[in-house]
Amino acid sequence: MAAGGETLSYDPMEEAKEFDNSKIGVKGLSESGITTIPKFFVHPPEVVSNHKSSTASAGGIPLIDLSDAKSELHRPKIVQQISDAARTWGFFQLINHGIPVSKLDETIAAYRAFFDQPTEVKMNHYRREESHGVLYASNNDLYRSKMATWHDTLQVWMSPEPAKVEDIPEVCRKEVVEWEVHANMVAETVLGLLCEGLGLEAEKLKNMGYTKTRAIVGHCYPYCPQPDLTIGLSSHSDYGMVTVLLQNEVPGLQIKHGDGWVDVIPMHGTLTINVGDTLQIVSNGEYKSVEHRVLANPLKEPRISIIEFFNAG
Ligand SMILES: O=C(O)CCC(=O)C(=O)O
Ligand SMILES: [Fe+2]
Repeated sequence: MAAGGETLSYDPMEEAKEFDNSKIGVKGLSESGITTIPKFFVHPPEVVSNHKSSTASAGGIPLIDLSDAKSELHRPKIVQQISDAARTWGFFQLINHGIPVSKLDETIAAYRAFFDQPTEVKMNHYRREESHGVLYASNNDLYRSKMATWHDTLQVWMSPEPAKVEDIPEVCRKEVVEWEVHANMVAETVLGLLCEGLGLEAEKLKNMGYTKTRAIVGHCYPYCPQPDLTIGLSSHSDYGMVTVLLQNEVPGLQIKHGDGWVDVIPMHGTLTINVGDTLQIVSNGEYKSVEHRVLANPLKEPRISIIEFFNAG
């Protein structure tokens, strides 16, 4: 009876809350040397049974070179490529997007430096769901879907109520502020091309106010000792117009394509762009807002991704 009683009294939400209150984050938990993950991270078999991707057959998402985007001669071809990608995949990667590769590397390094800080330092920023300011938390799907996921997040709101610059952690403050300028520029370029792909003039989507709500979200997916039992980030589509994603070279992102999942292979120097729900709606369903997810990371090197969401409202 004692053994049965023990099982019955286990409440994953209680354990999850305790973990949350400890503020050590998933990275701290990973670094504590555990070899099995706490039960509140374990997802049902139907979620974790289809971790495999089908990249080989699908060929991967399109890679688009923007170097000639301003040339009158070459622009129509790029408009065609980018709008085909948005129609069939909802995702594409960009090279020669105008941001120096050194800037991408610096930004990733700055987020890495934030997540690499000791718990005592990071915990000063630890808080839950807020719609402005700065938020650092782990397993942030917990209170929405009652499912903990294997990553930590540092989220900085840029609008409508921007974070106070002094609230952005000092170790990555300069890079976060600078990244915003670069990511904005890419979002504007992409929206111009996507707009032309719908037969509209280049300013139309931009004028819908895609920058009204913006947040820069940095995720850290540390090593997971049982990656087949959990997930890095649950399947979802992005609300908003477009998302600009920068990642280090640790894989994990997958997108839904047909009946299967396709890996987004990280490529140094590239940015990944995806269509959000709002753009799907305003394009009358021409452009697809596609579900994506991140697998729990089986590698010792943490996966770092920096995402800027551009929303119209
Ligand atoms: O970390 C990633 O690569 C994807 C993150 C993502 O999809 C999101 O934050 O909406
Ligand atoms: Fe997403």
